[in-house]
Amino acid sequence: MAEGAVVVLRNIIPLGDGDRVSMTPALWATVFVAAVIGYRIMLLLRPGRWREWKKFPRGPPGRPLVGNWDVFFSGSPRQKLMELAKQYGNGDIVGLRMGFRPVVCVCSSMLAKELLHTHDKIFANRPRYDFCQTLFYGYDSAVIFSRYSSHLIRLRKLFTLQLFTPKRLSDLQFIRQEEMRKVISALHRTQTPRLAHKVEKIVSDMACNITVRLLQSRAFEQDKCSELNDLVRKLEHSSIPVLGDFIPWMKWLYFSKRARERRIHKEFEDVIDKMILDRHQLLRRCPPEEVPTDFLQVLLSKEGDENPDELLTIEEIKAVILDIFAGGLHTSSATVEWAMSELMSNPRVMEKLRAEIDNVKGLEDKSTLVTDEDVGRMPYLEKVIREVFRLHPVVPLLVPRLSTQEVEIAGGEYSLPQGTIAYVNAWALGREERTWGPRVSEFWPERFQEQCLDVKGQHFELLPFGSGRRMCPGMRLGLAIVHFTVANFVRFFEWQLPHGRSITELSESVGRGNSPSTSLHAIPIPRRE
Ligand code: HEM
Repeated sequence: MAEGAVVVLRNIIPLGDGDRVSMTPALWATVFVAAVIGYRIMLLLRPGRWREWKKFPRGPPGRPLVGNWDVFFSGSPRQKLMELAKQYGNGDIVGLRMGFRPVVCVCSSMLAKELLHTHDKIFANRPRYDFCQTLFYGYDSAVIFSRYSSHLIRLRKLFTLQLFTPKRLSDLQFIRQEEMRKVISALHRTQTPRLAHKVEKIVSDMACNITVRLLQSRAFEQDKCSELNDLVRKLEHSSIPVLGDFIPWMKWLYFSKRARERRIHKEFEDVIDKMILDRHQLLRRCPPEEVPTDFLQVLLSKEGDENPDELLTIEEIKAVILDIFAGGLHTSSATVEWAMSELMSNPRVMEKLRAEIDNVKGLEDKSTLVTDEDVGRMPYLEKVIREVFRLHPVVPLLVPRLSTQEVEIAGGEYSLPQGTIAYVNAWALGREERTWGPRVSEFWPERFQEQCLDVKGQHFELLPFGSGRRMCPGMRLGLAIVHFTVANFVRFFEWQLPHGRSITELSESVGRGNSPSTSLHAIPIPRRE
């Protein structure tokens, strides 16, 4: 190889007199890069590959080597991708390239259904990114970024059939109620002087307390939840792919990112280890019937399970706990923040919702909380929350999928090669005029009187929790927290903006998450003492 390279170089580069070529490190690097690029181009141009790419959805030309990397790191990828789909794919789809990998983003309900329903099995995998190995517990232990396997199916069943069953969530409703009471009392205490509160922080701390109590039956000591929330934010910021995930020889550039990820992982592991250690000590002290049958106990009972199909290693148990923190905390709090922002900018909707809540709870009853049972009797609240999810899905591009074989979609118009990374733009689905009519950007819950669409993954026009084999397994808990929190915030407080502030136009923060660009600060004025 080296001899050949020298001969080739001799013909291309004037090397001067003499027979000896001194291969400096720079020259070696050039030869190496040229060889890798040449090899990849050969692969792409193989006859089979060419056939696959001929029907690949159209998109903007990519830059050499990095492809369309800039699209995903532009201010608002969800919006950019929607515009590109309109420009190149009839509003349905856009085809891109990241490094050497084919990527598509689907922006219409018709194609979302094809990917997540018709070809769900083919798209049930996740792309393999290096941060899964360092931040999470690898590509095979946990849920969110894991490969689709029998192990993953088992873990997902654990979520839906054992941890988040309707019965368990209903039996444990008292935890949400106690935490909500604490929040209401704390907000009442801050009335003189009247202070503005950061709504997202109140809710994310409350969601953390609820989640921790669901897991281990007791709350963390003070401030620990704020620390955990900060840690989850760091985890979210680091859970992004880098060029090295698409161009393998660039991996070494990211050694400092990997080191930062390992530090974040270690901090999480310390929190989880402490929870497990405390439980082991409790098990040693107390008779088994006195140990709570909470999520942690359900998970730890799998460690020594005699049935090999149920058995989990301690690493896998920790990975599931990390998934619960990573998937559950900020999604619920960001949704509540959007709901409160929309209600405050739409006083008509706020008043109509409050009238419904007062009507269900009665005006005499001044102190009891809105419960899950009450929520079931509030159709307008349901419409308000659906409208929030339509306009502001907090995971706007869902979590990417990876195809395991070549597949044709849109009646054979497009062909996606094996190994295509597929995004579904839930944000764009909520703005499809074909579904929602011309008033797509208006916050108008009444639209759901005519549109019988819900958010549970069966209607591909509205997918805040995804759909199919990889749909969010924490949806029941997420929905319970969002409905319950919004209803009680509206019941107990009038919400005002601090003096001189206004919500003129709600805009999203840049990047791939989705929360308001300016955090909502609001003053809660008690409606009942
Ligand atoms: C409002 C609240 C929530 C929203 C909007 C939300 C949204 C999502 C979305 C869009 C996905 C990707 C689905 C797909 O690829 O099709 C997802 C996956 C996931 N969510 Fe949620 N989520 C919420 C709450 C929760 C909660 C409370 C938990 C757990 C405690 C949770 C745990 C997970 C997990 C483990 C996954 C990965 C599933 C898989 O890859 O198989 N989520 N979520």
